[in-house]
Amino acid sequence: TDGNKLRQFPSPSFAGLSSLWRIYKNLQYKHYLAIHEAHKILGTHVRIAPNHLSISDPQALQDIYGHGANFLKDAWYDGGAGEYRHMADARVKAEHQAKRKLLAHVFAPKTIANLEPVISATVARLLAQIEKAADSTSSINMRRYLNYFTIDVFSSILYGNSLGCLQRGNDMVDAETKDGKVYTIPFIKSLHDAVHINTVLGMEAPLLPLTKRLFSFHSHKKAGADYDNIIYHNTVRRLQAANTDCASTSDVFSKLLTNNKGEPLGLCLGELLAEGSVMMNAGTDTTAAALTNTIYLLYKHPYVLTKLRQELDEATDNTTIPSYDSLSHLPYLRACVEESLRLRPPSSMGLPRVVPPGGRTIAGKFIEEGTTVSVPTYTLLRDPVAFENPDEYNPDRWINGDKEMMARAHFPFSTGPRACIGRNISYFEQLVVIAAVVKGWDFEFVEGGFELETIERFNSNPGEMVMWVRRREGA
Ligand code: HEM
Repeated sequence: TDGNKLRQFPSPSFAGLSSLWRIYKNLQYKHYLAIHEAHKILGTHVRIAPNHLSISDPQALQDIYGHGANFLKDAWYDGGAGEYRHMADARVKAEHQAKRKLLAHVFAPKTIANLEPVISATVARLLAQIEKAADSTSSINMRRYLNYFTIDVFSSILYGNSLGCLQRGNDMVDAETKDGKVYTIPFIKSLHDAVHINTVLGMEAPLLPLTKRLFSFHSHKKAGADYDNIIYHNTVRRLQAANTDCASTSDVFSKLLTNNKGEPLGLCLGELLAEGSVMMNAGTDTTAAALTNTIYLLYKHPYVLTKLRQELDEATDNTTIPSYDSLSHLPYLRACVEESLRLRPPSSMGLPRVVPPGGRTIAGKFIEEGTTVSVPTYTLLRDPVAFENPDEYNPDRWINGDKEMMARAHFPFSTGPRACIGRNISYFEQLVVIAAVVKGWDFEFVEGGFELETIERFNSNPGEMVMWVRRREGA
């Protein structure tokens, strides 16, 4: 094809010849690391597939993702797209804007204060399970329980009905086929398997019409159907509730049914399913990773933990679940969370965009139209110029460091018109959970010298994290 235009740029191994290099790295769950190593050796502009340039430079963030840049999402997003597009995989600008406008106000900082009761009640259920583990001196897999937490929170926010994972202590939830057969299936594995195969197949997007059919019998595609059936079940139930008038009018789903004047929006079932699907995905998996990573880093760094506890003990009273208001202005708590998002970004993979007609200069180099470009999130978040000793977990850098310089390279939620719509909710969840857990509980990794694994499918999912827990002395 026209891949020759990228010949001037260096590439690792055979990446310039075939996307099989990326696909292979992704199948090993370590795509982000392979790209990171490549940038270390080859510099800022690296060709990671025949028509894909990865650019690790703060300027490239604005050039590619910034407001006004007008780079559209790449065909990679077709890999996971169903019959109807949702907010995250809509590639046409006008279509995306219409979807985003529908929900933007729901996720604004002002409105999310309304979510406090749901979030607090779910934190209480999380703490009850931690307490149970402490009392019975059994270990607890915090990675799983933090994921149950985000699933319960988001199903409550979206459907007005918690999927109840925390109370059951598992993620077995109801799914439903289009002909009404209800069955039970694990939420997390269904989502992870589906995301992984879609990520891989999207990396050779021109072949999607073929590979989507070829792999339709693959177990991971079946998992995708299970995940869709979970969404279908909850959507149908929620619609039934709407018809009998006993539904909540404050959940996010209600905002997809009517506008603020109560007039129907007329979305069809396929569109309701698509938006529910992306929210139960993006709204649960990333925040679960962020929470797990932060708990891991805090209990790995006793000095940081002690300092955070000092701040929390001074600023909050002895209620078990601190209010968001009492936490939102605490600089060190926020720094601990920010530094975790930097060091172990839940979304590490460069997000692919297409260079618009006419070509563009990106971070000082002219790139021809039609080229796929991305900024490697993991790599830029470890930029040694922006972040001194970038491999260190050092929350203090967010207090004493060069904030302006760091802000130019810090983008765990992406940036510009396609940046994360859920970041305020996510910070809300993270601050309250981290504060409540750290205040009350001492943890110890069951395995000596434990290192938390990163398993990158699309998101960077943390591996299992099994811990002993005791009530904190004096708490
Ligand atoms: C720590 C937690 C989170 C991280 C690190 C994160 C990260 C991201 C990133 C990097 C993007 C850009 C994706 C792309 O360009 O393809 C994104 C988009 C998105 N996120 Fe999040 N996210 C988080 C939490 C959430 C939550 C709680 C929600 C719940 C609603 C959410 C919903 C979305 C949606 C709908 C988009 C697509 C936005 C658009 O294209 O307009 N995310 N997120």
